[in-house]
Amino acid sequence: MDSPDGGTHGHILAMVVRVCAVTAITYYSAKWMLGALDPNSKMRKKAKQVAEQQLRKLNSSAAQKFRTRDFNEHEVVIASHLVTPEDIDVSWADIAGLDGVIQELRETVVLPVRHRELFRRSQLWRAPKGVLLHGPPGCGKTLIAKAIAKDAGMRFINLDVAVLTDKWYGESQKLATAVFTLAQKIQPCIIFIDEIESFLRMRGSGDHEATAMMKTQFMLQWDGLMSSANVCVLVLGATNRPQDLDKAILRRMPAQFHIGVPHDSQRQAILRLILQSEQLNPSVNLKELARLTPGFSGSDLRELCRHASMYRMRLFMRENLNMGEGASEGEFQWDFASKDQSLQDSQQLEIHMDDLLKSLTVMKVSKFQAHNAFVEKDLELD
Ligand SMILES: Nc1ncnc2c1ncn2[C@@H]1O[C@H](COP(=O)(O)OP(=O)(O)OP(=O)(O)O)[C@@H](O)[C@H]1O
Repeated sequence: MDSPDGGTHGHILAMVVRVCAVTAITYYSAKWMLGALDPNSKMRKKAKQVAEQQLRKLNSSAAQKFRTRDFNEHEVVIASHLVTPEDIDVSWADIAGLDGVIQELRETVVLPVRHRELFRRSQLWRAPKGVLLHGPPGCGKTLIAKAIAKDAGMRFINLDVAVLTDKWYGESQKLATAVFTLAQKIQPCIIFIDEIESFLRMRGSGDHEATAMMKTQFMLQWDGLMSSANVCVLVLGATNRPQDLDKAILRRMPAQFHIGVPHDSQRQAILRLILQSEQLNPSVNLKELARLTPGFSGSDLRELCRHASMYRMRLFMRENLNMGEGASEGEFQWDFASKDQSLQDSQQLEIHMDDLLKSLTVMKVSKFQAHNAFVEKDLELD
């Protein structure tokens, strides 16, 4: 028979177990619900994974080893936008026609970073903490930003402004701070802000209160950077609309470079670079093509060559694979093994001057139509 004492103890024990179980279930349910309700939790998880991957890459090449726990949760979100110099796929050799600007940028920014010890001897020699690249779209600003980071061996934070405008009040300010604290931890580092005018345009009454506070925080952090002599962090901005930038921002970017629409000989150099590994027919005259393309950006020239090359490829397919009307894909497979010829060697794939001229006509028409649509839209708005 059980003693009355034994029964009471049993009851108490069962009660304690029940209370513990209910507490544990409540705790984990609440945690799960909070996680499910927080729209940022998934983003943070993903950011953490990417950041860990990036830090591993950083560790494989750097003497200093970084661990995820060295960074707070906001720095981890920013670290997911980190690019190591080894991963940057652009070097100066990929940029044509901009030798003068490149020379100046190398002397102003790259050398003081690469030879920090030497350049520390004078305050006046140090690399600027803010550099602005301005000019029309498609003329090489992003290419230049990446090539600077690669040449100077700097880590590159490609700042996605959308990440900073987090809708949870207060987070934006913490993320703005994290951009700078992370950059300092992993220096030498470039904070690259493309279309900087859309982020830091004239601060005005139109700004939401949280956005205005985030911008103020960003500026405060930037000021802190300017006053720390031994910190090797550079804010590099790119814009098509420098006139929209606040004067206070322009002051923080003392080094400014205009990357304009390429002129005749620059276009020729860009065309040569784009077509350097393509098969060209002797009819191709790059000087003439450059003469015929005033107002074209580097990006337009690339598109022009792509169209011409695709046109040639389609012609080749039609002639060799007999892909006529009603042909099904399977019937006309190109059998490399049975042909004594490879695609690479085929003269039929050579780009002709005619292909480039045809492509030019098509592009001029579509540019003209786009311009007209733009003007019509403007008139409608008036
Ligand atoms: N000087 C150049 N030399 C070689 N390629 C160029 C040059 N300028 C532009 N390009 C080509 O145009 C593409 C777009 O250039 P990029 O993104 O650097 O322009 P951007 O000035 O940053 O434009 P956006 O203001 O629209 O961001 C490049 O990927 C490259 O293919």
